[in-house]
Amino acid sequence: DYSLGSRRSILRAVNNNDNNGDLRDYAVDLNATNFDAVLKDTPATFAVVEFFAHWCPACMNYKPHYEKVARLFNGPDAAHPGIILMTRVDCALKINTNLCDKFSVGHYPMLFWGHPSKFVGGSWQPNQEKSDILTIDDGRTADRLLSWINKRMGSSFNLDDQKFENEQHLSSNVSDPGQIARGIYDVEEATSMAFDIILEHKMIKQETRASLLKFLQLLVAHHPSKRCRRGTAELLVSFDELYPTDLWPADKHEDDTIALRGSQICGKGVPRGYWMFCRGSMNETRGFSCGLWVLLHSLSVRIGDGESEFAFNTTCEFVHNFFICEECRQHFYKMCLSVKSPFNKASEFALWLWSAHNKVNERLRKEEAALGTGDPKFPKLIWPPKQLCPSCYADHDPENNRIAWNRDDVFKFLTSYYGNTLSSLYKGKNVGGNEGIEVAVEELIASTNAVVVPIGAALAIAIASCGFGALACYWRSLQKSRKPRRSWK
Ligand SMILES: Cc1cc2nc3c(=O)[nH]c(=O)nc-3n(C[C@H](O)[C@H](O)[C@H](O)COP(=O)(O)OP(=O)(O)OC[C@H]3O[C@@H](n4cnc5c(N)ncnc54)[C@H](O)[C@@H]3O)c2cc1C
Repeated sequence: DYSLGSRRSILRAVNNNDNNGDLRDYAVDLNATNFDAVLKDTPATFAVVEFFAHWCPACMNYKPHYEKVARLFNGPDAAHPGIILMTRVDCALKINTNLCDKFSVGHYPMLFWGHPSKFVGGSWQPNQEKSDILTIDDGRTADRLLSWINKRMGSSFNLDDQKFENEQHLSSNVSDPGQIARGIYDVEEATSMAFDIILEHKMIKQETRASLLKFLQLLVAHHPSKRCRRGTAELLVSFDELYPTDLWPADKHEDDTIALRGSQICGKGVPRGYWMFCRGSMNETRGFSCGLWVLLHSLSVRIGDGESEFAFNTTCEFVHNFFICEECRQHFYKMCLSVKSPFNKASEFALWLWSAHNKVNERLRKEEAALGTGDPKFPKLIWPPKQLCPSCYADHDPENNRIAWNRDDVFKFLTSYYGNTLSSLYKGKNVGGNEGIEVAVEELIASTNAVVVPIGAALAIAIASCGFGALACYWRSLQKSRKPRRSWK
């Protein structure tokens, strides 16, 4: 379970750390039962698979070299997360014999490179003319392995890279619509973190319970990730038992097991501890708040006309009750209250959200310019920029910064960007539809510190992700003084 997984990770971290430095295992151990599922599920663009045998002395000597490279790419503290998944398979285990045979493993260690999906159900033969999977022929030391990778990718990763340094690989090309495809992982991350924060801060109270239930309903029906839909549905089904109306407030939440059951809302491997589309080029920028915007936009383009008013109210209430950035929720609340007539069409709500987000962007653009707090690689802009959607602009007077929007085209663009494009990388189905395998994957992920972070760490990331300056981000303690909740209409 989650707490066990976290404890195991901590124990492993303690046990594996000696005074000689960081000897944690970063590479993900794969075996025949989880190989396909993990490689299918990873957000990474490339994978390295090391086939080895635990008894082989050369492999033991090689392990620190491989780990030195793996720590750059795997896990929440990685300098370059989500790009390459570094894995290993122990061919000395009987269970892996067929798998190792399929890849014609003739010596140990043997390293392969490819897109993760190419390994799924894949194989490799020595004399194959064309293969999507390559052998890494020169990876004998950490330096040489990283040089091989750099040559292959045209990158300049360095063994000394630390988190948030050397971010030149980070693409902030706003005119590339394909970037949002990586946002699917951030939508899962943001959903899971939002619920961790809600539980950690004991935010489910008599007066907020109904708004959480409504938001859960919205997620069950329209979350772009199937595993988040399933997780929220499970939480919704047991909600009355987990948070009964007659047991308030704190004593119920002191029970860890109850709180933790809700936190795996998008599966045990999430939150992963890093961001893909929403990754900033420095610490304390982007992250959670970016992920939350992407989630809200992705919901807004998935609802039907008849749900538009419900979605609007639910979103307003959710931000008001559960977004722990005081300045954000107050500004958003004001924008919600300024809406005078009910929404009748899905497009009206999606366009309202888009316009509200642009108002925030406009305000923050000035603040960030004055205070120098913005992420230099991701400056705030009125969105979508012309390069992303030329037809959205009916008229543009850059001198006075006035834009006449073609709202029909903006809605079409939002629908395609946060609809199909966002979901295009999504691999939400089980491999072979096998629940058993999925459970094994979740167990594996929970038991390796390569991809999972405990609640405390998730919270630290949430705090670090309040990328709008410490002063702007008040925590829940300040909300004691807030006005009583109002209904929106
Ligand atoms: C509801 C809410 C209210 C907030 N209010 C405040 C506030 O009052 N003060 C404050 O300091 N911070 C506020 N924030 C945080 C702030 O808006 C940013 O999320 C944060 O600064 C990170 O910015 P970012 O560069 O990652 O882009 P974000 O603004 O987070 O946007 C994420 C992504 O959404 C896309 N996008 C940008 N604009 C739009 C748009 N108009 N419509 C659709 N998609 C768009 C872009 O691809 C962008 O990269 C708020 C966040 C949320 C979720």
